[in-house]
Amino acid sequence: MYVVVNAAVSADGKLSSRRRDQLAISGDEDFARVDRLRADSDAVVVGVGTVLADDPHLTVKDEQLRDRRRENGRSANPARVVVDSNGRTPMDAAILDDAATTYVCLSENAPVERRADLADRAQLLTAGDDRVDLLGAFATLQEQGLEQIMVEGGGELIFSLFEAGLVDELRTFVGPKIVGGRDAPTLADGEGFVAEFPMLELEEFDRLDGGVLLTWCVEGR
Ligand SMILES: NC(=O)c1ccc[n+]([C@@H]2O[C@H](COP(=O)([O-])OP(=O)(O)OC[C@H]3O[C@@H](n4cnc5c(N)ncnc54)[C@H](O)[C@@H]3O)[C@@H](O)[C@H]2O)c1
Ligand SMILES: Nc1nc(=O)c(N)c(NC[C@H](O)[C@H](O)[C@H](O)COP(=O)(O)O)[nH]1
Repeated sequence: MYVVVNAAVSADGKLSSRRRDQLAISGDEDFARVDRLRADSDAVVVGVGTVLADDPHLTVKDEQLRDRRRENGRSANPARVVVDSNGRTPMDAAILDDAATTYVCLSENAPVERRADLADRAQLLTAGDDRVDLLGAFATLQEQGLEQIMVEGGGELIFSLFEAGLVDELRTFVGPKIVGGRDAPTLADGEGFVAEFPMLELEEFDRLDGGVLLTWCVEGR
């Protein structure tokens, strides 16, 4: 399995504003790059915080890219995965439509009635007692044949993936905007590291959309 985390941050490192609603940091070029990365992936993963804030669809937008996937014997869209300990994904969430297979990763503690509702629209998998155990969940995804994984946020999930040692590569678009706000989500939130910080090696940098795309590999992977 190979895990790429992709995110767009403001020049001051925020994923969105303190209102936590969707904020366009990327421009057209970066969104087109994200679309190509989705098309190259077997699954696109988000945390339920992102589903609740942004209601993303997580499908490939460019018809030619979807056609190319079909020509290669793949589904038009990659699978969608939401990490959702307590089954908070709303039934009308865009990721629960029939455009692609959707996996909802729950913890043992997810309410039974939420499981029953979600099971109508998604494949459920369970890992962890109170919180999704990411190592367990990702191992199950791999057993399902999902090898090339793209993560599209948010900050809580990205931190936990680094903490679990699951990230191979980080692609960060840094856009030309200051967002500010001590409570605004950043690329890696959670508890934060105080020692044994994951270290990165810069592989590439490219100018686009008035900002810069940084491609980092995680040291030791
Ligand atoms: N700019 C970007 O590229 C980008 C991308 C995605 C999201 N966002 C923004 O990020 C914000 C949402 O991020 P967030 O941090 O609130 O939510 P998130 O998407 O990281 O989801 C976090 C939630 O996932 C669940 N979870 C289950 N197991 C977990 C585990 N082991 N570790 C961590 N979480 C686990 C928990 O319910 C937790 O609250 C929104 O404001 C959204 O607009 C921005
Ligand atoms: N690459 C990127 N640049 C941004 O400026 C931004 N705000 C996001 N945010 C990720 C977020 O989850 C978006 O909501 C999905 O990228 C929407 O995906 P859809 O079009 O619904 O498939 N992602």
